[in-house]
Amino acid sequence: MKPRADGSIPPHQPNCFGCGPENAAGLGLNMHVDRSRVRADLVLDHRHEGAPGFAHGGVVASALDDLFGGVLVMLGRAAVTANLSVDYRAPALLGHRLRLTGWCARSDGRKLHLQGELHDAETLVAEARALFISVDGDHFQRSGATMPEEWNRWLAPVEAELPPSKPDI
Ligand SMILES: CCCCCCCC(=O)SCCNC(=O)CCNC(=O)[C@H](O)C(C)(C)COP(=O)(O)OP(=O)(O)OC[C@H]1O[C@@H](n2cnc3c(N)ncnc32)[C@H](O)[C@@H]1OP(=O)(O)O
Repeated sequence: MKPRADGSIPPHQPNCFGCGPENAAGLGLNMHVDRSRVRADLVLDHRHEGAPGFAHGGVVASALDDLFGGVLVMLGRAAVTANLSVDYRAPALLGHRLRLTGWCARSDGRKLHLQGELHDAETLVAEARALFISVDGDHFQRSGATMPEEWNRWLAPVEAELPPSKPDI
């Protein structure tokens, strides 16, 4: 799995909660590569409500987690979330166009240290740090479900070195 020629990132799979177009309960993220970052716009609605008019914090965390899944596609590395930490800086307002940005801060063998932000215009709504651990195909075989064909190339040997992180842009 890799970004398309136009920079857009294909869904992890059609039913992915974060980015799958066939998941009616999902967030429907459309992600794209912008230099060494992944970006996506997100408009949350009443399905995602926590406090009245505000998005549920778990939904915000889910969006950031799946955004990191887009960073993995950009990196060409299959990995899973081992740890996700979110700092909520301002309420995420329903009906607002929110902007997600994610990137790889550094990698250390199987460990990928990813960072992301959620903005509402100039307002920082949330920022996240995550540890992802590279996995191979055996990890996903445990569900017994059929793996998407395009995952085969994505599930490269976990020893493969990542290119050096690019500076912040
Ligand atoms: C890929 C699809 C799209 C992505 C969508 C968005 C991402 C997701 O939602 S993924 C779903 C949620 N995550 C999961 O289900 C993962 C569940 N956890 C696991 O399967 C395992 O714990 C896994 C694979 C993360 C690590 O297990 P394993 O491969 O045995 O590695 P393990 O030896 O325990 O850890 C490797 C290293 O990472 C470190 N590590 C592992 N977990 C953590 C943690 N939570 N915090 C800090 N360090 C950790 C270990 O200490 C170890 O470090 P070192 O090599 O220095 O000793």
